Amino acid sequence: MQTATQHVAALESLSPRAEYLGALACWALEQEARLSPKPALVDSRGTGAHSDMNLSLMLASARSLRPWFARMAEAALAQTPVVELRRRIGQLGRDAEAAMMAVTGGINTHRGAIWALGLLVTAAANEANGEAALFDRAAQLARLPDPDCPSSETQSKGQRVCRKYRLPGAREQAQQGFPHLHQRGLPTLRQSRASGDSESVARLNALLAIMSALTDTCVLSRAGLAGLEAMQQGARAVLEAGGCGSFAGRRALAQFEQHLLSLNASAGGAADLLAATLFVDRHLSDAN
Ligand SMILES: CC(C)(COP(=O)(O)OP(=O)(O)OC[C@H]1O[C@@H](n2cnc3c(N)ncnc32)[C@H](O)[C@@H]1O)[C@@H](O)C(=O)NCCC(=O)NCCS
Ligand SMILES: Nc1ncnc2c1ncn2[C@@H]1O[C@H](COP(=O)(O)OP(=O)(O)OP(=O)(O)O)[C@@H](O)[C@H]1O
Repeated sequence: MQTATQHVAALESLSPRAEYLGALACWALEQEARLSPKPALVDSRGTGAHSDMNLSLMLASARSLRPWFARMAEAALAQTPVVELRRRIGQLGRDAEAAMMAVTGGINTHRGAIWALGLLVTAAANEANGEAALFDRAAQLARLPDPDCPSSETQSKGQRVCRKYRLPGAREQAQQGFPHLHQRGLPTLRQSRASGDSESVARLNALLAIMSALTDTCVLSRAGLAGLEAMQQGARAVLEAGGCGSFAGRRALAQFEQHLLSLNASAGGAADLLAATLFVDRHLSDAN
């Protein structure tokens, strides 16, 4: 029997490649959500620093996004001119957010992930070859203005803290070609695997590598600059102690989590970039 998503996809006659990319983005979100123990984030142990989210909500949200990512890929595969493509994925991104909010009852489970993965899915549909080309294409799309973006009176939390602390957030991360994913998440994932760590340990180390340097606006808006510093320093300390695969690293990770929880700090932006890292890693290995 067809699922509702397969039914919608069949009605729209999405190409197999668009469906594959939609499924891969959804897989990456599920893998990120289930990975445990992620410090102070929602995972299979619990709700971390959050009172309004849990794993089953994250998984329901991830599943609801699959057709939206597939539609973004389809728009790219249709060879839509780049300015028009930017407009189209901007609309799909906003529709995806509305669909997510309908599933979660108004809780923001994946706004940052829709942005990052939406751009990367679109870029992956166009760029068959190579890691650098993939990030360049995603950055190019992120830098283009979205002509239909509604001018909102109220600033988002991300915009408010970026302005207050003069630090870059989710927009800049994408416009610069995802440096924390490209230069930290992916290399750490690969090095950790190569050194014999299990897949979960490699993914946790990749998350910590991202946390050690990201200006995560979720942390900034919940816990200010002190929270951001605690996140970056604590993540570095776990990696310096030997990473999540070592006894000392595990002990440092437990302390790090307690510190983040005491500050109510949750690194949602870093979690989004881990999902994006898993998407890119799998996409590139499937392409080879
Ligand atoms: C750019 C977005 C993320 C809005 O950013 P803004 O900083 O204003 O928003 P907000 O505070 O609500 O959320 C940002 C989210 O990004 C994530 N995040 C936080 N910091 C970072 C960071 N440094 N790097 C990456 N992601 C981050 C977090 O999950 C956070 O919740 C996005 O929602 C948007 O503008 N979408 C418009 C639709 C669109 O153009 N889509 C295009 C293709 S999908
Ligand atoms: N496993 C995870 N746990 C928590 N957040 C995550 C996880 N994975 C991704 N995120 C990201 O974190 C963001 C949610 O963070 P946060 O709860 O700070 O959002 P908010 O709605 O802006 O703030 P608040 O809940 O304080 O009102 C989402 O946009 C999502 O993309």
